[in-house]
Amino acid sequence: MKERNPSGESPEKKAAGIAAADLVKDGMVVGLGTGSTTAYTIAELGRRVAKGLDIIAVVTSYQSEMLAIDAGITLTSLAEYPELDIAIDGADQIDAALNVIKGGGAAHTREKVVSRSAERFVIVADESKSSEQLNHYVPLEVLPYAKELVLKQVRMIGGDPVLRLASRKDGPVISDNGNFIIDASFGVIENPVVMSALLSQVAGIVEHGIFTNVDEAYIGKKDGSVEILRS
Ligand SMILES: O=C[C@H](O)[C@H](O)[C@H](O)COP(=O)(O)O
Repeated sequence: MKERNPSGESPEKKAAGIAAADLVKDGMVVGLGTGSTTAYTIAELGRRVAKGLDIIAVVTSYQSEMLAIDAGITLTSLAEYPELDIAIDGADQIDAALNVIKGGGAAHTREKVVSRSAERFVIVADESKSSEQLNHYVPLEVLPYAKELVLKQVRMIGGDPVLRLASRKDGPVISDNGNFIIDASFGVIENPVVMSALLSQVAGIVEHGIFTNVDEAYIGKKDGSVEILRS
């Protein structure tokens, strides 16, 4: 499994993350995603807030909460603002139809709630995330109590599930919601909508990492340009 390196500088991620900040206007309520690419968006929004941009934001994780506080962005909650103007978030893989897989940082449950609460859902990513079809493992947030049942059910629908283990803690990764993460490989996912529906029926899965509700994707390229794709 590929190691995550959230602190490594990436010009492609930076270009995409900063370009998407242009979509955020005065008066908006903004959903802030999680991960190394969204971190550039949050930092850029912080710079614009310091210059007078008037926004409030809802976070998707402890990571984005810490980054937003550091950036000086005023935070609110979905309880106070259940309808967001825009959500901007990263992705682990994006297919040609803008279906995405998320959750490499175990944040996909809150990210899905925030994305579905937003009028416009925008992905920011570097070009290495693009793929004609989805074949990345699908992160599953799972109730610890249901681990064995979920492993069995995922195998029954053709998946190869692996419990995600922590790297600087003994034992499993625990999500921001107190749950386990199981990474399930299915090879090429021919129909992401069908796979999404199948996984939603598995008892014990709190949420899976397939998102089929992306409106736009900002893809940062090695030459510093940003390609904007719309669904
Ligand atoms: O759980 C984490 C999120 O879904 C991230 O948005 C996703 O893993 C992409 O992260 P990054 O921008 O660091 O590649």
